[in-house]
Amino acid sequence: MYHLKKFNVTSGKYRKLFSSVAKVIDVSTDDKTNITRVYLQRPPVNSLNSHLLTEISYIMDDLEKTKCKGLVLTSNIVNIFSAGLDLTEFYKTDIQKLSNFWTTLQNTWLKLYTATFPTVALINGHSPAAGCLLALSCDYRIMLSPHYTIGFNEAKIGIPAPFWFIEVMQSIIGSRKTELSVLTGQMYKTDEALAIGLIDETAINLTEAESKVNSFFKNIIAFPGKSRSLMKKDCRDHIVQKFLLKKDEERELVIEFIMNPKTQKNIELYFKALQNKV
Ligand SMILES: CCCCCCCCCCC/C=C/C(=O)SCCNC(=O)CCNC(=O)[C@H](O)C(C)(C)COP(=O)(O)OP(=O)(O)OC[C@H]1O[C@@H](n2cnc3c(N)ncnc32)[C@H](O)[C@@H]1OP(=O)(O)O
Repeated sequence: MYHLKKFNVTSGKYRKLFSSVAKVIDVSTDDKTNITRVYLQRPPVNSLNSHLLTEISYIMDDLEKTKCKGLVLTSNIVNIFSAGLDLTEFYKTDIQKLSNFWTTLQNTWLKLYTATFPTVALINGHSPAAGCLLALSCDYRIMLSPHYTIGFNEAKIGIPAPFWFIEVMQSIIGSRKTELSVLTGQMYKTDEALAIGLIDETAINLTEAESKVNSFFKNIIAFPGKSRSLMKKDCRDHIVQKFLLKKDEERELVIEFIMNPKTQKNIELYFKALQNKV
C-alpha cells in the first residue's frame, strides 16, 4: 500500500514527499526546483515485482498531479540499478497472478514512457532486461563507469523481449544495432553503451553524475509552455499507439508463453545458474 505524505521532515535540501510501508522506494523533491528523485531500494537487486511496479505507478500519478518539473530515477542499492523483472513472478505462478503482474508492468511502463515532465535515468549499477527498459524509457541516461552493464539479455533466459521493449531500443539506437543486441542478449559495459548511443553520458562517480543531471535540467527547465512535452509525445506516439492496440492480445500471449512447461524449465535453469555462479 502506498501513501502520499506531504510532510517537511528534512531541514536540508530535499523534503520527503512520499513514504511507503515496505519502503521499496524512497522519494525526495527539491523545494526550489520541484525536481523529484526516485530511489529504487528493493533488496537484494531491485527486481521489479508487482509491489515495486505498483509503487512506481502511484508515484508517476502523483508527480503528474503535483506538476513535477523533472524526475531522476536511480537506485539506493549498491551496484544495481535494477535486475529487471522479478523472475519469481514468472516461476510456478498461476494465470490470474501472471495476468495481474503483466497488466501492472504494462500500465507502469506507459506512465513512465509518457510522462509529461522530463525524466532522467541515473544508472548507478547493473541494468539488465526490464531494468534497461526503465532507463531507456526516460528522456536522458547518465551511467556510472566503468564496470556496470546494461542491455536486453532476455535471449539468454529463453524468453523473448516484448515488441515494445524492442521498439523503445530501436527508437534510441536504430534497427540494426537493436537487432544485433537483442538476438545476442548482449550486455554492454558503460563505455560500450555510450558508443552505441544506448546511454547519453557517462560519469566516473556520483558527484559527476549529479552535476550532469543538473546540467541536463538547467538547459531545459526554463523552456516556456508545453512545447517540449508535446514534441516528446510526437516522438513516442507511434510506439504508444501500437502498444495500446496490442496490449490485451500481448497479455494473453505472455500468459501462454510463460505458463508453457518448457519456459518454466528455462526459468528454473536460469535461476539455478544465477544461484550457482562463482
Ligand atoms: C510469442 C511471444 C510473446 C511474448 C512473450 C514475452 C514473455 C515475457 C517477456 C519478459 C521479459 C523479461 C524481462 C526481464 O526483465 S527478465 C529478468 C532479467 N534479469 C536478469 O536476467 C538479471 C539476473 N540477475 C543478474 O544478472 C545479477 O543478479 C545482477 C547482475 C543483477 C546482480 O548480481 P549480484 O552478484 O550482485 O547478485 P546475485 O546474482 O547474487 O543476486 C542476488 C539474489 O537476487 C536474485 N536475483 C537476481 N536477479 C533476479 C531477478 N531478475 N529476479 C529474481 N531474483 C533475482 C539472485 O537469484 C540472488 O538470489 P539468492 O540470494 O537467493 O541466490
